[in-house]
Amino acid sequence: MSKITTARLLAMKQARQKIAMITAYDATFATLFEQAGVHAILIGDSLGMVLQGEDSTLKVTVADIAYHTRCVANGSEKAMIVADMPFMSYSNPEQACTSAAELMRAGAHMVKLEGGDWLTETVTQLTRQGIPVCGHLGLTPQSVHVFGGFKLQGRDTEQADQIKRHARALEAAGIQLLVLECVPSQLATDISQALSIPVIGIGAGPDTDGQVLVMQDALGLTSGYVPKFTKNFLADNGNVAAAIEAYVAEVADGRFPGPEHSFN
Ligand SMILES: Nc1nc(=O)c2c([nH]1)NC[C@@H]1CN(c3ccc(C(=O)N[C@@H](CCC(=O)O)C(=O)O)cc3)CN21
Ligand SMILES: CC(C)C(=O)C(=O)O
Ligand SMILES: [Mg+2]
Repeated sequence: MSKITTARLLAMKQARQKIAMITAYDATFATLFEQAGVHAILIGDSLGMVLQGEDSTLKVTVADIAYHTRCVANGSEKAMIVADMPFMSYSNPEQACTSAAELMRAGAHMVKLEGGDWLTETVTQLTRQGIPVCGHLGLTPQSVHVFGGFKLQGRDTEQADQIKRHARALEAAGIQLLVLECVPSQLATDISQALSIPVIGIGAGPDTDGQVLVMQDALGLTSGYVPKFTKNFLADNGNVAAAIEAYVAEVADGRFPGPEHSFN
């Protein structure tokens, strides 16, 4: 398979082929995951929790993400590599450009930002400088202390409409991909249909253009509380490669996520 570009992901949405994304933080897993067929690899700031053992993503730095992006990029030939911009590394357009530059130099193809229409100027600046941007709406874990926990977002009509408005504003500003986390399935369906760009869901039901999972959750390695939207693909699949092939296949044919992984 040739290199996966933003144009390819857009073509997949248009052809109703589901996009499978997963986090990875090192070369070994990056190689294995793309050989298993994942289209995009996210160097998530979830690494603050799953690698560093913190109880939120807030302590993660640009240097942390850059280090793991370099590790992933060295193990990857074809997947789209998306790097999370950490908490407070994009508080204005100039800081965002400096932070994103470090991640692109580390090997990212795209950077991901959490937040809504207040980021439109930042998205425009990054895009103008040649940096593709992925948005992230719904449960944005960097705002955990505003939300008062990792909670479902967009439950009432007013909140849902606000998320829709943010999604449209970010698309108009130039994002080429959007992650929607922990929102009711119907809201995710509406946004996926309303936008031309691909929407990748996590805890957002079956109708988005693709899915993303934290690799430790997909392999059943996460201890303590595991979010409802995750599934252990290793349990029935013998080895890591087969588990991730099953994840890609179940995303492709719509078996994952099921109602037990989604919010009404
Ligand atoms: N291992 C892991 N998996 C993740 O998906 C993940 C991380 N870490 N770290 C960064 C963020 C934090 N995330 C989380 C963490 C917890 C919930 C959670 O407990 N959700 C409840 C929803 C509760 C409600 O109904 O409001 C759930 O039951 O899934 C959701 C997202 C997603 N990200
Ligand atoms: C859960 C995904 C979307 C993420 O942002 C991360 O892994 O940090
Ligand atoms: Mg993240």
